[in-house]
Amino acid sequence: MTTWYEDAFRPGSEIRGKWNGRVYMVERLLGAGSNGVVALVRRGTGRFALKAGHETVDHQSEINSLLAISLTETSFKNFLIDADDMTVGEKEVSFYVMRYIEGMTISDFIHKRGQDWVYVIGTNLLRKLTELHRNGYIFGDLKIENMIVSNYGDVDLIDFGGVTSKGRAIKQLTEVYDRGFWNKGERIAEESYDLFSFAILLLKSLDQRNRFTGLTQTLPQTRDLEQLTAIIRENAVAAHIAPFLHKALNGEFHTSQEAYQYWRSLVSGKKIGPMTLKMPWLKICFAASIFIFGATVYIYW
Ligand SMILES: Nc1ncnc2c1ncn2[C@@H]1O[C@H](COP(=O)(O)OP(=O)(O)OP(=O)(O)O)[C@@H](O)[C@H]1O
Repeated sequence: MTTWYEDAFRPGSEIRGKWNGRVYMVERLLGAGSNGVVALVRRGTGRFALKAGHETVDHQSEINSLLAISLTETSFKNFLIDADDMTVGEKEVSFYVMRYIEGMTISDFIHKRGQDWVYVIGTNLLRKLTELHRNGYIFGDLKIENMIVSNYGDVDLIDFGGVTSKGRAIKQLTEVYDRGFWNKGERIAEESYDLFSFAILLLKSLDQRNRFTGLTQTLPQTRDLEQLTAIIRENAVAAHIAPFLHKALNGEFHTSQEAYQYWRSLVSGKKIGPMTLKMPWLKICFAASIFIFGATVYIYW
C-alpha cells in the first residue's frame, strides 16, 4: 500500500510552498509519526527538517506554539523557519520548516557513551525546560522520542504539538510520562507537570530491563510509582539522582528553576561537565598527534 506522502517525499523531489514560494529539495524521510511526516530537506546550502501534517487542526496548533516560542529570546528563537501549504495530488497539505537537529535519542546516546552522561543531558534538558517555563509555556509531551541528543550531551526538543500556555489543560500526552496516568496530579499545564515527565524520561532511559513494558496494561488502581523503585535500586546513576526523582515524581518542585538548582547540587560533584569528562580518546588522539609530529620531524630532518 502506498501512503499519501511517498511520492511527495521521495529523495530528490521538490516541495514548493504555495504562498511563500520557497522550494525545498527532499534528501530523505526522517520519520512518520501520528501527527505528520518529517523529511530532511535542502534549500540553497541549508538543511532543514520539514514536517507535513495529517490533521489540519492539530498541525496548525503545533505551528502556533512553535511560532510563539520561536519569537522568544531563548535558544528556541528562530526555530520555526517557514510555514506554508503544498499540493499533493488533489490535496492541499500544510507543512512547516524548522531547524534540522542531528543526533540521536537519549537511550541510544547513553547506550553508546555510558550512563554517566545522564548527569550532563539532565542538566541541559532542565535548562531547556527552564527557558520554556520562564516564557509562560509547558512542553506537555516530554518523552524520549521528542528530544535529540548530540555532541557532548547537547539537548534539543522536537515535536512542539504538546506545548501549552501555563494554566491550560494539557493537550497532548503519552501515557507513562503523564502524571495523571499514575494518579499523581492533574493534567494541567504546570511546571511540575513537565518535571514529572522529566523524571520518567530519565528512569526510562536508564531502565535496562524494560520494566516499563506492560505498564500501560495495568489497571489505574494498581498503578504505583513503587513499581519504578526497582530501576532506582539496580542502577547506580538512578540511585545517585534518587532524591531528585522522588521529589519530581511527588510534585515537590514548584518551579523548574528550583528543580534545576537541586539537580545541580546533586550532580556537581560528578565532574561530568563536557570539559572535565574522562575522555581517554581525546588523550589518545593528542598523544598520537605528538607521536606523528615527532616521527615526521625525525624522518625528514
Ligand atoms: N527538527 C528536527 N530535526 C531532526 N529530526 C527531526 C526533527 N523533527 C522531527 N524529527 C524526526 O522525525 C521524527 C518524527 O517527528 P515528530 O515526533 O515531530 O512526528 P510526530 O508525527 O509528531 O510523531 P509522534 O507520533 O511520535 O508524536 C522524529 O522521531 C525525529 O526522528
